[in-house]
Amino acid sequence: MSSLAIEASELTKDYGNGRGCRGVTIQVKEGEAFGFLGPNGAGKSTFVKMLVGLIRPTGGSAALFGERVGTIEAKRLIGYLPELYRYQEWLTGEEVVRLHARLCGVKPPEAQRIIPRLLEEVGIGARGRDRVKHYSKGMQQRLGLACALVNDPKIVFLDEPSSALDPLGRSDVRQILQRLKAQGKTLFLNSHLLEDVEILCDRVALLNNGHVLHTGTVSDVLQEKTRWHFRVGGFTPLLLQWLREASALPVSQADLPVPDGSDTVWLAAELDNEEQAGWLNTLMIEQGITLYEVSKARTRLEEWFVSAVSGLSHRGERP
Ligand SMILES: Nc1ncnc2c1ncn2[C@@H]1O[C@H](COP(=O)(O)OP(=O)(O)OP(=O)(O)O)[C@@H](O)[C@H]1O
Repeated sequence: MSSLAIEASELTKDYGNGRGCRGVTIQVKEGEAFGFLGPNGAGKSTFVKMLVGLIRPTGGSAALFGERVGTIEAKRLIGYLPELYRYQEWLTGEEVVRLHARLCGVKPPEAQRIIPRLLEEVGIGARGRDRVKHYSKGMQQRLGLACALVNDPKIVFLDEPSSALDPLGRSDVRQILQRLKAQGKTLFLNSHLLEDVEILCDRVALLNNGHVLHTGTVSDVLQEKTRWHFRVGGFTPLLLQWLREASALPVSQADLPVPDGSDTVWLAAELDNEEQAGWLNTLMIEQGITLYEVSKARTRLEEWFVSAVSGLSHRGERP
């Protein structure tokens, strides 16, 4: 069996309307947690649906642990929590998981043994005998996670796993995913909750308009640029314009609090290195701008995402 959990080569889905997923090539190693990011309509769910065998690619190829996607051998390795989940509301939570266990070929005695533990793990142990129609959306999402794990999958695809959860629920799910990762499971996470991605994932890919724009480790992505803040006095909008042109750096005014009674303002810039910060300081002093405070912060994944997609002409999907 291949040690690559996912090997997608030029994987394409053309829905016939110019939308979908185009030529996506990525590799995910066994045991990795991989974050798949992109604006709404970028093609993330389409890509996952091809990998789990729910829709057929119109081009390219993909395999999970060496098994061609869509085959029963590949499907056996998968756990999947879809973005839009709906469970039989006349069944109890326990019955829904049992049904999924049967569909996955888990033997009844084994199902009997693992289902209470699974329901406990996802946080609905006490309500397992209630009907799904009495579950909140968050509980249904937790139930979906139990269904995704019932066959002890090697790779778990999670499409927005925390979308219905409150902050406490999100933190529970994050812990469950961290445990799965520690057990050596491969995780493929589609999420707009970039804080979770940052905590959980080893690598990310950024998709826009069906294409991969960027792939890298989370630490590389976060180290690409550092956000610097400068609190300055004697500042005018004209000086900001001048500073931008003279430095050729992306300086902007930042909406950060200043001390009471101070007529200072904050400037911000994403910089590649300290030399650029020094260069900005020199230019400011030359223009009579007084520098009161300088700070630098690591870029968060959220800022990286916003700056990577905000300049694109087609964001997410074509109109
Ligand atoms: N069955 C379909 N038929 C035609 N077009 C579709 C179909 N499913 C999705 N699309 C289009 O394909 C593009 C990608 O959709 P997809 O759901 O994969 O995006 P996404 O990145 O998962 O979005 P979101 O973050 O909003 O969930 C969108 O433009 C969408 O409108």
